[in-house]
Amino acid sequence: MELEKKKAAEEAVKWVKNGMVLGLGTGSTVEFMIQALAKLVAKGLQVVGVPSSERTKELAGNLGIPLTTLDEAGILDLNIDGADEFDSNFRLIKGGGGALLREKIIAFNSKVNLIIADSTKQVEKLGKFKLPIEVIPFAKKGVLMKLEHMNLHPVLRLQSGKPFTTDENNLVIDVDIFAIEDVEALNHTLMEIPGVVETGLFLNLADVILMGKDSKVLVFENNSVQTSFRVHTKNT
Ligand SMILES: O=C[C@H](O)[C@H](O)[C@H](O)COP(=O)(O)O
Repeated sequence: MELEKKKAAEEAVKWVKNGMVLGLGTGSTVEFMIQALAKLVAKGLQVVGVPSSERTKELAGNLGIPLTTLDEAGILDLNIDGADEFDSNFRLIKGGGGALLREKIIAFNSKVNLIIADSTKQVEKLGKFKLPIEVIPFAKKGVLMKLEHMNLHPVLRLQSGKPFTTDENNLVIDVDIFAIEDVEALNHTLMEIPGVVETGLFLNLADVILMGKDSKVLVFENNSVQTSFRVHTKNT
């Protein structure tokens, strides 16, 4: 899968034009993209990036990619990010690395959202991957009880035996949504629970998905919301 991630990432940087303000996602696929982007910057490409996590900020900064903040940048030209799952309606689950909140803010503030993924991320039905929900610590118990009541089998995410905390100092609760048919309605319900800051359901945000498949990259373009894929195959 590493080769597929790298292929998709290398294809993604071909979308970058001189002078662009870029959203830089988070995750192992994005790390390949940042490495490829850094090589172009070293050769003279002029871009500035808004990192979606402290992890991305450190990597991109260390590799010499000029960075700024979302406040400074305003609307971004192009956001390149990974995904934990995507379906044929361009709906994503994100947040496996806990960066969902800043990632969604960046995606919402970008003109074009380009998703890069290996072929294991493509699913017929969302939910084999547990859906991350970012929660304010004060609300933990109440949110857990509500999610349990909704039959979503919530699990507080841990790291080294302690609650995992996000870059915004919140908690992550992972839930099982595989049995859910209407993810839009679910997202609405989840967002109405006090203390829930954001969910990892990215609906109506992805414009293009570049999926590594063996040594090729498949391009899925979302021309209108909720349509099926137009697929082109590119040899890379
Ligand atoms: O919080 C993490 C992000 O949403 C990632 O984009 C997602 O988890 C995919 O990561 P990876 O490219 O490592 O599979």
